[in-house]
Amino acid sequence: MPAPLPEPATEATAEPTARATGSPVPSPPPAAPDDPLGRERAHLAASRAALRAMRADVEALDIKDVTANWVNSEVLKGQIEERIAALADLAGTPLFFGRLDYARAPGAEFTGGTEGGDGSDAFYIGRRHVHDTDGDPMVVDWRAPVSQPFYRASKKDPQGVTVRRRFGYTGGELTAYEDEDLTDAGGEERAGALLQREIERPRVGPMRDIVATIQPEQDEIVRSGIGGTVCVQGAPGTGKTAVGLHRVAYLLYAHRERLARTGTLVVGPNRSFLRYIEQVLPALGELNVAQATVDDLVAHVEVRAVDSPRAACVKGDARMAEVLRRAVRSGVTMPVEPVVVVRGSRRWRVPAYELEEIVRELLDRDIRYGAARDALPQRIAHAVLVRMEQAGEAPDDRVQDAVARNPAVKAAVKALWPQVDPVKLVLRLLSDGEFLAEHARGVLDEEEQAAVLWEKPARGVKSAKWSAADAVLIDEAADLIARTPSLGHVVLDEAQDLSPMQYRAVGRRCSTGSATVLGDIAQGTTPWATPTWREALAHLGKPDAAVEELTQGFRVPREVIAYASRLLPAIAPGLAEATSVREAAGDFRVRAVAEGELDAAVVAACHEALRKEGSIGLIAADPRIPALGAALADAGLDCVAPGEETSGAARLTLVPATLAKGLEYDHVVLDDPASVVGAEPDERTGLRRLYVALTRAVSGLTVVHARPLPRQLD
Ligand SMILES: Nc1ncnc2c1ncn2[C@@H]1O[C@H](COP(=O)(O)OP(=O)(O)OP(=O)(O)O)[C@@H](O)[C@H]1O
Repeated sequence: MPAPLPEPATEATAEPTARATGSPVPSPPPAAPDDPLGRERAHLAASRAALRAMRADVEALDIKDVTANWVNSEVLKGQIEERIAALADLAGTPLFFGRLDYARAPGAEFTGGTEGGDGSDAFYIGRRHVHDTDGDPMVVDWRAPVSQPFYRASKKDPQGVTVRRRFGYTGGELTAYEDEDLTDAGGEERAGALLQREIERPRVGPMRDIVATIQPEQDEIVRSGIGGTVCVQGAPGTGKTAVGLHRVAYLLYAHRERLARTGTLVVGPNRSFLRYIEQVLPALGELNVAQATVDDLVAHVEVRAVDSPRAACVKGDARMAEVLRRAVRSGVTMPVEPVVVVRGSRRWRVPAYELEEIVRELLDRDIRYGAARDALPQRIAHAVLVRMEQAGEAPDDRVQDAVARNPAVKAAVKALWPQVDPVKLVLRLLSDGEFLAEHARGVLDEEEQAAVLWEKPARGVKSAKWSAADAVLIDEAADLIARTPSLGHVVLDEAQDLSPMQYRAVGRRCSTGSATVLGDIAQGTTPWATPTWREALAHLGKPDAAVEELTQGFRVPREVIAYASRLLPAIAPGLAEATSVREAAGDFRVRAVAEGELDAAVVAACHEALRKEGSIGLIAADPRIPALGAALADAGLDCVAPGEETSGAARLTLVPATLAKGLEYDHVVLDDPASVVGAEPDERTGLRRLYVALTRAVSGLTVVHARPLPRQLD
């Protein structure tokens, strides 16, 4: 194994920002004591210089003497490159965003932060750790234990903090700060102007991190231990995605080695969503987190067909796991003949009844089909060895291995425990009514069996018209044959849409690790969705996971969330309406137009929205997209598809309603709600789709409709 990456060499010098191995860096001019902003700017400049020095130290590392061979040297080079990338000073990303002052007891030692003046220790909180040439912290990583009070301390429970300071930036420039005095126990707790500004800022481009403003209830989820699975139910815009991504970053910090070995994965609903969130973790310095959709995880075959809702529901039902379990083992047969192994002049015979005992014992054990198949020749060989010993021979392990490879033993294994190909097995189940009936007996009724059977049996694996749910069945079968490797942690976003079988597919990828499950039952838009979190967690294999609820909404303006929440009694009775922390009232209007004027009115609403700052999303039922695309083009308005980068010139995204989940835009123009509802197979799913579409807006929503609005909105 290569040696771990050595810490960059540091050497104490009188000059805090100069270093031993890199080029000296000029220290910023000292700020006047009565110029606190100037002092903070000086600390920022010094921290930047220290970061540059840390980076130069790594760049200057000479690994020639450290490594013995080519492989080690390549691994080490890779680690160094990663470290250099992690130490980049990103333009426009503040190096620190907060500061905590701890009162120092009279006579107590300086605790290793920065001298905060007036006898306090100050810790600057940022995205990454920066230290000076003495190794003393100049900026503390937001994930370090010492940073936790930045997110959790309050006037009621100050956790030793006297002052919490938040910094305001314009570009990379530190331009403001705001203090909260936490020593005033009776004082009112309220969000400051900087926090409010961060929440209200216009959105452009992909999702950004929220590291400067994580709220206490969010922080509890972010920092909960790696051993436990957490499920978060939260209304639209309560920060579920943000929390899940920050939790990964936190876990990678707290358990770096373990997760480097086992891996982490973020699962999202589709590619455009993954593109939307893909920059959050790199901005937090985490470059090695895989992202995938559930379909990517189970991509054993090319998916070319769409199931009817009924077929997809039955195929997604957890009972299919039992049907597959039976089918996988259906080729196992009980022996009727003995195995006779010839070695030299002797013949060794294992009778059929003893072979049957071995087979039955393997069937009863909780091991994978393939592992049992691998064990069978050794078991038969062992039975032969026992006979050899009884006959006075003294065979060793090598003899057992040789017997296990004997053609007679191999032939018996082939007959008793045949190899199973998961793809061919599922192909047969979906094509051969008798085979399905045999294994679905007592599990699926006749109607259900008919629903999953293909109308036209497939001729072969390649020509079969596989659906997404079929691929999940193949994944289950593959896991019954050989265990799927487990990752250390999986974040599952927009989980409310998963079928029980999909939960099982994700669950086996974190069977020895933990998971963060995020979703909103009210936004579930698949007919096969799992109805409750408890049930979902049981299918995931984590029945004891805690279910937390987030209700504070950071995205949707108050008036808009109130309007969308009118749908809640119909789509998710019992779920609490989200509150909105946004102070800006939002710009909300509903416009009724005549049928023939709809497209023009929608284009006009887009024009209006484009006069304002930020991103614009035009959301419409999927079948309406081509017509609206043409209308926008005729009007000379450029637009992009979801997940494509918006720019100053193209701020407008044309969003099919089925892709809107998880995304957000400053201004949303929503085309004809009745069409959005009507494009779904049933009313409840339609209203849920509409709820998703209505809750994408950050500052403004314009609903334009020609057909009457669904009655729940009137
Ligand atoms: N603590 C916070 N400070 C600032 N912004 C926040 C905070 N929490 C969430 N946000 C912002 O609120 C918006 C919504 O967050 P996010 O997309 O994570 O919500 P969600 O619960 O996943 O929503 P949905 O249910 O629609 O998928 C994002 O722009 C996010 O950056």
